[in-house]
Amino acid sequence: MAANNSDSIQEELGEGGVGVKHEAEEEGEGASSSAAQATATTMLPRSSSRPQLDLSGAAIHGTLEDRNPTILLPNQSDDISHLALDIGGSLIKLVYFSRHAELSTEDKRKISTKRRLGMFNGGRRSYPILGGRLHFVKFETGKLNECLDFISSKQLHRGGVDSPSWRSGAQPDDIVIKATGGGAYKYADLFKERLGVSLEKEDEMDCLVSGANFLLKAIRHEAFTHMDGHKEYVQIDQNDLFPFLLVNVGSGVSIIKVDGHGKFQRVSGTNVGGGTYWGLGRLMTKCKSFDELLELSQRGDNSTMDMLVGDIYGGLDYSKIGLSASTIASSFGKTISENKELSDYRPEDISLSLLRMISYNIGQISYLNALRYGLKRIFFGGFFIRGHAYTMDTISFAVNFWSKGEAQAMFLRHEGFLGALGAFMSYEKHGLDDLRVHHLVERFPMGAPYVGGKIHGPPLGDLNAKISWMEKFVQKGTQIIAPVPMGVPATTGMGGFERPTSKGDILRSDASAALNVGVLHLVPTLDVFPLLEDPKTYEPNTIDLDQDEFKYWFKVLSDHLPDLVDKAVASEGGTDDATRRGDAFAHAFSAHLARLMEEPAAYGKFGLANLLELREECLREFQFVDAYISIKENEASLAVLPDLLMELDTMNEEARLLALIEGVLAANIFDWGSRACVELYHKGTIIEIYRMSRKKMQRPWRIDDFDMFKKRMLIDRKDQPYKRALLFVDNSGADVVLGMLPLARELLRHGTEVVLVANSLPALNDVTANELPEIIAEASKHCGILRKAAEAGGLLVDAMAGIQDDLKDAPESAPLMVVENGCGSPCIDFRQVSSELAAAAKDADLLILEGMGRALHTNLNARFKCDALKLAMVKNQRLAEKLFNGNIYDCICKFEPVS
Ligand SMILES: Nc1ncnc2c1ncn2[C@@H]1O[C@H](COP(=O)(O)OP(=O)(O)O)[C@@H](O)[C@H]1O
Ligand SMILES: CC(C)(COP(=O)(O)O)[C@@H](O)C(=O)NCCC(=O)O
Ligand SMILES: [Mn+2]
Repeated sequence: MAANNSDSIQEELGEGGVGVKHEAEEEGEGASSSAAQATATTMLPRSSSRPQLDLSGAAIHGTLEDRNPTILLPNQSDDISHLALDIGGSLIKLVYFSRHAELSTEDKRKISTKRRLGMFNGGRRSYPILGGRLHFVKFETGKLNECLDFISSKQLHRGGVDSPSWRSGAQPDDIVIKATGGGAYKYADLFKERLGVSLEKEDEMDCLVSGANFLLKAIRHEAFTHMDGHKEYVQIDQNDLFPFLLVNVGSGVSIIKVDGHGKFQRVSGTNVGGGTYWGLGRLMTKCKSFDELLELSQRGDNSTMDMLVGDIYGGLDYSKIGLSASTIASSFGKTISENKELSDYRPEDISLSLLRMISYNIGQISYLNALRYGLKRIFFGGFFIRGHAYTMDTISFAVNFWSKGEAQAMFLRHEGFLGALGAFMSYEKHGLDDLRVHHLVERFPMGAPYVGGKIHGPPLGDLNAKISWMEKFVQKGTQIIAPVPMGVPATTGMGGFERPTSKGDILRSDASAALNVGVLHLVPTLDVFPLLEDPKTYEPNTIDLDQDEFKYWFKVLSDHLPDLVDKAVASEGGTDDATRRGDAFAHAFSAHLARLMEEPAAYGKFGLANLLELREECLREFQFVDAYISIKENEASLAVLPDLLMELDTMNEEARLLALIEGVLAANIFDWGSRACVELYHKGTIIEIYRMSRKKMQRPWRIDDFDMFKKRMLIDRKDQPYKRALLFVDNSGADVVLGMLPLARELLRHGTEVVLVANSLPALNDVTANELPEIIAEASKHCGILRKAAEAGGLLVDAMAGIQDDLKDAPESAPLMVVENGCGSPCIDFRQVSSELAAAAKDADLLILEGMGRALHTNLNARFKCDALKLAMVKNQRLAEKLFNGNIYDCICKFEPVS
């Protein structure tokens, strides 16, 4: 049985430690180490992209400190636009690209590490460090002026207000924007007149197909099924994608058989589409908006309008041909026989009858075309779908019913943006073709311009405007996230089948629906971690975030929020501005949580890793660079490191290895993401807690593979030590300084190269790659092994001076290096890591993953191509029970050797 030290930890601190203040507080200052402070000013860019710009002769105007320095590219032609349009009969869809031109912040550490990892000589592609994002916005075609104002206010036709002004010299007359849809013809003159730009027309079907193909290739959770109210994302195998039927339900409906990239045929269509529903609906109900009409349908009863089989057969089924009494025999058929006016019918009932009539019809025609060509998969796009559960269920039901389960209806998250995306893809040098799934990161910022036309997103980069927008959003918030009561449609069914059982669900206004489609960050520097045993079956999240699990995390994260906001505001000096940003952050994150609570799959297949990352991204959105900067505690831990190292050096190899692993587990208690641990911190100083945590270590741990690891290290590999170990570090302070660094030192002693892998961006109190060199430099003052290794790894400032020469001399020690992992989250998804980490992995034969985020919530079940050691203290009771049938403060030492 594994020992349980949970009670004893609480008891120990509860007694001895009560009233003892946190060291940082005693000192009366934020205890922010200078290493931590460095991060605040030199945040690494998360995203970079590969726009194919001609960088020759580039000159920077402005200083390196500028976040967006102006870059003049004299040789860059103007043929890369930032905007493409799809101007349809009902809606205008915009896809635009924003570059956040930040010059490479490659410091000496990075350059040196890359040289060591062979990244400059290895023929790897290297990309200009220009962050790029794709944004999706829509307007009503009837409000074209709003769209023109939007383009103009953001200067999208000239490259965007947030972009470097490389096109500042370009005259609007030179600018050509790709556009598709009928409006590209109809409104060409208006665009010329108002914006001075020419629209270059692209074929609408071409665009729909290339947009759909790109999404199905590049976005992991793009397609989903929707049956009986249940949404399920479908993993599309690229080798088994074609042929399929694409049904775009816009104002009218296009039905296209797609056989490959650029290979397609428009096989059919129907004039009964989204325009029909909205047009007839508006006339018959006096609704002012499409959403209002859709919302009405949710409270409708179509039996008052539709003629049912039972109405004709005197309440009986027509069982011989399989029609029940409640089947719709004729949509709106009842209205002929009654002496009633339109005003005698409920608008709710009219809307539901219409919606069902049109959705079933589309489903049926689609099925017939699928049958005609022997296709099994039908993807539905277009904004008629509107992410509306009932519409999707109805279409799915029709396809399923008529095909007897042979054909499958699937929907696309970017539903109405296929054409606009395709138009964007038609620019010759967009570079999107080369992107793979792992290069795209979708984010869901609150302040992003949202689909619709009433409130526009603020110009990008203008935080103040974004917060004002948020404040408006919050005012509307109660309506946005409150469920619309949904009546059960009493009688339904059509043309030979019963109604779908789903009752539909909440319809959100455009403002919140926009959160379903995020901003796509194009990050060509991300790679799949090469040591994953099988990237295809790899799933980062250990526990599925189902409704029940999400409920739990909703509470945990909501409870954490006030404390986090306090920390965040304090980290930015506690100013009024910081307070306002803190409020905006809290509202934004709460809105995300509320949205996910309603529909856990709203943003694609979402795991705990995504949820925890969303919180960090949301902080960044409101420009909190490092909310936990003041409690990173590196200095206090560095002060006791020399004593610890001395103590370790008195031990024999075996005892030392155990003490080191114990040390890592004990020090993993310093986790500001765990409520239980934060409570502990009030009861003792960092050193007291560390000592107590170590003292309580009792083996066997809940998972205890230490003996196997020891044998591997000290016996099997005595004469052939590991060549390179990647140590994925977790928290700042004692965790990294007293836990992982001493373990790294031991490996170095064995002659193993050590690469410390740390976050690219802050997350909770996790240490970042930027902070590590300074921590190591400080530790090196007290330890020759670390110093030599750090010098050999190019980490020390002294060694930096001779950076050109340092590879020439044979190193006296195996090197200690630092690489960033490409993440800004407490977890790690090995499908998307930095290229630096991927390069470091090539020669690695040992991985050590530390902490709950990286070794338990994610990757507990991940299999690698080399030996892997997973170390963590479980600081959450529920997780301990769920995963290990254990208790809070249990320790996990899971060793998975290959062969
Ligand atoms: N806010 C909205 N305003 C108008 N129509 C909407 C809205 N949201 C969804 N729709 C539906 O989407 C249809 C237009 O879909 P879309 O794919 O944009 O086609 P099109 O290119 O023909 O405009 C409309 O006819 C209507 O049924
Ligand atoms: C956010 C964390 C994954 C960070 O853990 P770490 O990786 O630092 O060990 C962890 O603190 C956590 O799971 N917290 C859950 C919330 C709580 O227990 O209060
Ligand atoms: Mn952590």
